[in-house]
Amino acid sequence: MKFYVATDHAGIDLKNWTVEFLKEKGHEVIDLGPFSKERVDYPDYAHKVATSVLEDTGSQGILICGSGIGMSMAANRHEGIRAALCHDAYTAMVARGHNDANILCFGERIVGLGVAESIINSWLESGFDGGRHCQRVEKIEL
Ligand SMILES: O=C(CO)[C@H](O)[C@H](O)[C@H](O)COP(=O)(O)O
Repeated sequence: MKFYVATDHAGIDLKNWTVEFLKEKGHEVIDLGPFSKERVDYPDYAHKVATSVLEDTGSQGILICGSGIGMSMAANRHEGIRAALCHDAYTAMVARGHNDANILCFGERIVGLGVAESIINSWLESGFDGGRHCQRVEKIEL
């Protein structure tokens, strides 16, 4: 899987860990920054990842900020993006299985490394279930 990953200043440590974790698992990772803890605005990075995912068919995104909320709000303004704020393995599983989510969001101020690992593993192990969920996902777009 190919992942575009970004954060704001509040998620730098978890973003760097996530990039290495995904690479160790054999995934292709494009780190869209930032690369220091200088204060930045999360929508700038959410839009970068959302645009990249939309332009690169089949890729997925991971967005991290303090809470994950601002990133998910900004990314979801893009038609075709289904960004899911997941703070446990179950929500990551249903985000992929039921909602065909293409961007995973979480917050460094909320989850520790152990929970982040279980969220990412659950996301990687889950695929869209299709069936009854297809028409519901189609109805998300206005
Ligand atoms: O968007 C957010 C909250 O919905 C993120 O958690 C940001 O990282 C957070 O707002 C940044 O806050 P800071 O006080 O400027 O570090």
